[in-house]
Amino acid sequence: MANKANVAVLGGGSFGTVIANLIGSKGEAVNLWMRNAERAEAINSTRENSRYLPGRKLSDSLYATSDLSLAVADADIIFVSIPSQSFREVIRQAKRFIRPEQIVVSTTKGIEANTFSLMSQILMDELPENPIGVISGPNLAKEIVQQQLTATVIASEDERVRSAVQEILHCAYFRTYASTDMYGVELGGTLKNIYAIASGLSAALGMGENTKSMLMTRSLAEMSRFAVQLGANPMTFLGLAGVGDLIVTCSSPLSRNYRVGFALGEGKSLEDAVTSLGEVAEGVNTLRYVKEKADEMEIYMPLVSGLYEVVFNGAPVSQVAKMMMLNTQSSDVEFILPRDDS
Ligand SMILES: NC(=O)C1=CN([C@@H]2O[C@H](COP(=O)(O)OP(=O)(O)OC[C@H]3O[C@@H](n4cnc5c(N)ncnc54)[C@H](O)[C@@H]3O)[C@@H](O)[C@H]2O)C=CC1
Ligand SMILES: O=C(CO)COP(=O)(O)O
Repeated sequence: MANKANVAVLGGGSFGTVIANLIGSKGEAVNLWMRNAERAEAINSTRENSRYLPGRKLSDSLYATSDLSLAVADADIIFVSIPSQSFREVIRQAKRFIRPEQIVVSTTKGIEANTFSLMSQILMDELPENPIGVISGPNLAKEIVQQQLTATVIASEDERVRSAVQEILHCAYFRTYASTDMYGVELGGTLKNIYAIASGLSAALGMGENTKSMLMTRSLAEMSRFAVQLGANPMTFLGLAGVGDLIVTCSSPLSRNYRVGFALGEGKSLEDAVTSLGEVAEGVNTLRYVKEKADEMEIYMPLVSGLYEVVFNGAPVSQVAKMMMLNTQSSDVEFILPRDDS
């Protein structure tokens, strides 16, 4: 019954539970907030999150609660692991309990509908006085809980945030690298979900390793092109939060976005693919919002456009792939040879 904790995690899904458990395993008292009181009680009595991480024993230092004020009361750091659709709503519920000196860190990889805000922008809107940061990287929750060797990135302009997060997460199986580019780190984690859907789809259709490499590399080119147009630093995409996360989510069936793509490739409807997952796949909405933004800003994103046609308009993959392959050939690395748009 320990709830005087220095760390709070908001969101009792896969990733929130895993981050809270990692910190708890270091002997730090950590509060895990979730909206469902019965689930919180079940976690405290069984030491298991049976819905999201069945069969995994959770640390005794982790205390689950549905009381938001209690969860954050003594926290120096508050991690927010709520899907992007509900992120602002939860921050608005929490903000009356949050003091300006508390560090708030998003782990969420998505975009807000209508505003095209990333989660750091929501934090800046709602908690303008708090020190904030984001973590992102190749971080499959189901591998972290198995203590597979893993690294992430903490991005913040505030050195205190970077070092506090590096210290609280550091252990024998988890390393945290630092960056000042919050927007770029978040954008990497968000955009790669789109391409993970495309990779799952191509895997289900039996496409080969050449195809997979082409897809991942051209995804990186497309992500970088988009990021530059939005004013982000594309160099960030060379790191863990860019190419690192792209590799893991485009390769692993543990990625929910990859699984949605795979299910579509097997002929399931989008609705069935998403419902059978039972967890969030941010890439579906991200695809929608990025397509809108790319159209509005006239950014060339053939993979996004093609995938959009497949996912939302039922276009046959073979037809879309053929069209892309026969499209005008262009530059490999646009920072060396700019694309000829004439
Ligand atoms: N699972 C993973 O491997 C990783 C996930 N992430 C990101 O972390 C974020 C959260 O993902 P997961 O925990 O994996 O998702 P999840 O689908 O496993 O769990 C989401 C949790 O959020 C809760 N939730 C949703 N709306 C809520 C609301 N209005 N109020 C309170 N709770 C609410 C749900 O009840 C659930 O417990 C996503 O943006 C995801 O991209 C980042 C790195 C790795
Ligand atoms: O972001 C992730 C791994 O870094 C998790 O990916 P999914 O949301 O596709 O499972």
